[in-house]
Amino acid sequence: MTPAAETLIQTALERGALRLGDFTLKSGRPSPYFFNFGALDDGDALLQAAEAYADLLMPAEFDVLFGPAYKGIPLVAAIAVVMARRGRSVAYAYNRKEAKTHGEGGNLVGAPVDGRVALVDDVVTAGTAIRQAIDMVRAAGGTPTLAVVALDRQEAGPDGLSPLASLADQEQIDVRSLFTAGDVADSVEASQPDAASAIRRHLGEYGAG
Ligand SMILES: O=P(O)(O)OC[C@H]1O[C@H](OP(=O)(O)OP(=O)(O)O)[C@H](O)[C@@H]1O
Ligand SMILES: O=C(O)c1cc(=O)[nH]c(=O)[nH]1
Repeated sequence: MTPAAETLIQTALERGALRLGDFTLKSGRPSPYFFNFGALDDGDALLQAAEAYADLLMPAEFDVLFGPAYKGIPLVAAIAVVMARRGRSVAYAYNRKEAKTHGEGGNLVGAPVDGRVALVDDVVTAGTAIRQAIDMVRAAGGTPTLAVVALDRQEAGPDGLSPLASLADQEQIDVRSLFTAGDVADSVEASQPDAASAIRRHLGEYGAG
């Protein structure tokens, strides 16, 4: 974990973007914690997140940044700004969840999604969102080469494997996370040991192993 990612976990806990409790995930799984990127809802918090992603993305080879709706949209814009401030201006794009039928139409917004595409999203659980984003990029003519998420929940996808490991194996896409479920458990160990144990139990039940 980079220092920026460690700071981001602390900020997410303080801002209520990383919450401990009882939640239900998109996949239908119960979870003792939840990462809501939307609660990093001011300039300072968004900048901190974008800086942490930019640390991984600055040296990577790609032509376009793609952020899937909805959480990927502010993320991709903020990362592009941070990268430009660091001297690398990259094209960026995102999708609409519902296609627009007037004006410019379509469901992609921003730069043409072609060449080597780096995907950014907030969290991966079963990998559904990231796989849909890969399909969108390919359908638009781009080649997904890299995917970066803040949180890898280290859970199994439908095939029982880690979605990020499957993507790396099957699609030859380089995948990275800023932090993992294990890092979250470590971060709350001292202050909330019961929550840390609950996260580890959850990993024991749903983890990719
Ligand atoms: O790996 P998965 O099982 O797909 O779960 C993770 C995805 O779920 C959430 O998005 P959601 O689809 O709820 O959309 P949102 O960005 O509009 O909140 C989250 O932002 C990830 O994109
Ligand atoms: O799996 C999900 O639906 C999910 C998990 C999580 O921690 N955060 C999120 O936005 N979605």
